[in-house]
Amino acid sequence: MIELDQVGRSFKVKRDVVHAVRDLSFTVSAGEFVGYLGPNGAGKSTTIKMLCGILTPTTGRVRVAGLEPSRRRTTLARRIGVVFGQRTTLWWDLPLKDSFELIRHLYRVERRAFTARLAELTETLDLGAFLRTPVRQLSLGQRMRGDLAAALLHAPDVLVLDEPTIGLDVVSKNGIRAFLKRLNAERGTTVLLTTHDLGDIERLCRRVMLIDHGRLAFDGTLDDLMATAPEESSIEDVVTRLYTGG
Ligand SMILES: Nc1ncnc2c1ncn2[C@@H]1O[C@H](COP(=O)(O)OP(=O)(O)OP(=O)(O)O)[C@@H](O)[C@H]1O
Repeated sequence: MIELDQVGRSFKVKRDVVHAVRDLSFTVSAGEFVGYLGPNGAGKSTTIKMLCGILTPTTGRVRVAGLEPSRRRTTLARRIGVVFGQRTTLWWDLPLKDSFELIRHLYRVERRAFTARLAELTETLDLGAFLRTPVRQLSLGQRMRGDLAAALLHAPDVLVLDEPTIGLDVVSKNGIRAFLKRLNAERGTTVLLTTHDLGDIERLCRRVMLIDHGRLAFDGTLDDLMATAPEESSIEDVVTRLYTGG
């Protein structure tokens, strides 16, 4: 479903070149739920932007759902959903429901399918109480649930999440985690999750990929990851060791 083959992406900054991603290769199969970890500046967002076609790789090859994202962005948009936790894709001054209606038009979702999907998402994400509230008046937790619904209205095969639980209280986080778990288990949606919250990883991801300085530093199951450290280590200990090269 997601394939990266020797992908690199660099940026020119004045006279310097920043290598955000280097020689990155991995495959995520349909139905997997994969955590994508790495310290600040490791190259996670750059990878995600290449997956949705916002950025073109400098070298190598990216495929999502068999498509080259930077060339087939519009076609790919129908197959992929993306949530950037730090930025909303909703219309700030519009009621949530109107944002969804605009998205229906943008993605050309057929009316009947849209109504059924929205009813299901309203129930599972508990949106009913604030569907008519302008997005700017929503709490962060409500807005994040709205953003998740917006990313899923067109029933994508792949969901890419960049810090979807950032700033949320423990109850909101658990609600979103339960929703994502069900989405993956029941609909088979492939999920790539970037987060600094290791609780998200522990509760959701069987497989973890860790990127550091733009390179893949670990790719395996959560159990394999834990086995890289002495017994009794917490996931925080394990990840700290990997981030600090210990
Ligand atoms: N548009 C850009 N121009 C120049 N440098 C960039 C650009 N985008 C990213 N970078 C650099 O590329 C590197 C990787 O950044 P990226 O945002 O992918 O990291 P990240 O793993 O998502 O970090 P964080 O966890 O802090 O969000 C950093 O050194 C960053 O400064």
